[in-house]
Amino acid sequence: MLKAVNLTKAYGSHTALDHLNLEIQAGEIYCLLGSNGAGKSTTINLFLGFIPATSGQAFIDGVEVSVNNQATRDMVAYIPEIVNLYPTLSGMENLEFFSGLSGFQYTKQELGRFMEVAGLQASAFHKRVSSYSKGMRQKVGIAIALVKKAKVLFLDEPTSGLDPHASNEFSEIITQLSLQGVSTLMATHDLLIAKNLGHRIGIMHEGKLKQELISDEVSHADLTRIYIDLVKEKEVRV
Ligand SMILES: Nc1ncnc2c1ncn2[C@@H]1O[C@H](COP(=O)(O)OP(=O)(O)OP(=O)(O)O)[C@@H](O)[C@H]1O
Repeated sequence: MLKAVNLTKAYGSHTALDHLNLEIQAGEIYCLLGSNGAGKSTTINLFLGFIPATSGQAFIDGVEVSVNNQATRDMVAYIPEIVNLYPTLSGMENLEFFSGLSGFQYTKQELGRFMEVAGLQASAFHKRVSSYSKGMRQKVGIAIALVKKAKVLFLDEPTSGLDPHASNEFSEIITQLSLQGVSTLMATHDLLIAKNLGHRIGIMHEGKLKQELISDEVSHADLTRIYIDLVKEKEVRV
């Protein structure tokens, strides 16, 4: 569903992403770990077509992002740390607006059903987004992904700053979507979420994908050790 072939992004002499090769299957949840500046957001931005690659290719469901960015954007949804919504509109009005932008028309009842699946309480549907918590905004973000029938979710640090309950609820929804065949690429600093939610984990460092792990095959303690050892390489060299 997602494929990167020698995907590279350079800013002048600085290589933010260095020959990334990655494949993510339908329904797979892949978590990218890495310290600040490792290249996680760059990877997501390249798949979204927000920035052009210096070399290499990114594909979504076989379509090359740089060749047909409209087609690839139609297949995906992006949920950043803070979901960007219109604060003076209600959650429902935002959902209605974004589903219209994606070319889908739904009844209010259908939109309400998407909100429920995304985990938003019905009592919040018609409240202004300016009064929403971060977790509630993310639920609207998920509802937007549902209305556009996204095949792929890109999540950039979605659980940072969420309380444990909200973070757990978020993980459950992503797991449900994965069971329906939705692929997820998630950048996170949270090793526990990566271990518990991800099927596979990629550890990045200084623009390179250094190691890939299968979550079920690694304990949280081992993951922590492997991660720290990789990140420490930098300190030893400096
Ligand atoms: N527009 C830009 N111009 C120059 N350098 C950039 C630009 N965007 C990102 N970079 C650099 O690319 C590298 C990778 O950044 P990126 O945002 O992908 O890291 P990250 O792993 O997502 O980090 P974080 O965990 O802090 O979000 C960093 O060194 C960053 O400074």
